Amino acid sequence: MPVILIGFMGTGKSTVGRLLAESMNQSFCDLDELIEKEAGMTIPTYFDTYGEQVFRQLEQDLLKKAIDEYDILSTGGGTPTISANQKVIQAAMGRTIKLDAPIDEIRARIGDDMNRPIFKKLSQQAFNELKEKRDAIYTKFCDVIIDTSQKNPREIVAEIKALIYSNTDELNYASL
Ligand SMILES: Nc1ncnc2c1ncn2[C@@H]1O[C@H](COP(=O)(O)OP(=O)(O)OP(=O)(O)O)[C@@H](O)[C@H]1O
Ligand SMILES: O=C(O)C1=C[C@@H](O)[C@@H](O)[C@H](O)C1
Ligand SMILES: [Mg+2]
Repeated sequence: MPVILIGFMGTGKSTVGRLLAESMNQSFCDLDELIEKEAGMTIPTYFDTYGEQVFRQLEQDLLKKAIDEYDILSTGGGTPTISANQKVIQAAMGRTIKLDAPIDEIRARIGDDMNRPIFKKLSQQAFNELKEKRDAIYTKFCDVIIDTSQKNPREIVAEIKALIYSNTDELNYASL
């Protein structure tokens, strides 16, 4: 039963997923890293070379493989917004956890890191609107939401582990 971390850019999916896997001694995959490995180039270069649509196809192809193979998966910020990916995530019957943070904290975390092509191309207002729009999708497809603001990654890992090891009813409130 995989643990799948979803959420907007900069909410900490990669950081927390890696730490969580380490602390549980489980296998870990960061979908963006898998894409970069398979493509043989960075995501910004892939976007520049092939465009977002081709990127989304590769992301979709690798999501299925990663969900089948790994215990803990950190997705990309856009992964759960594609309907084919939503079906794959739901079919995995895992624990889908949305990480969240206020937009100002996300900006502070990712700063001017231009490794995120979606962030790079959007105005401040469009970025804010994208977060709102995507948040509704993440919420619909997750079992639980973890607010990561003002918490360090280790505290978030502890929170996730407490949820995993507690009554699973709590993990289902968001999808009711
Ligand atoms: N809880 C946290 N508190 C403060 N900074 C954090 C926290 N979690 C992650 N960060 C920092 O925020 C930045 C983004 O984190 P990370 O890359 O893990 O996010 P992400 O959700 O995987 O983003 P993306 O969707 O773009 O892959 C990194 O610099 C990371 O060190
Ligand atoms: O939010 C997004 O659409 C993206 C987030 C990153 O994780 C990468 O998957 C890519 O940069 C696209
Ligand atoms: Mg990431």
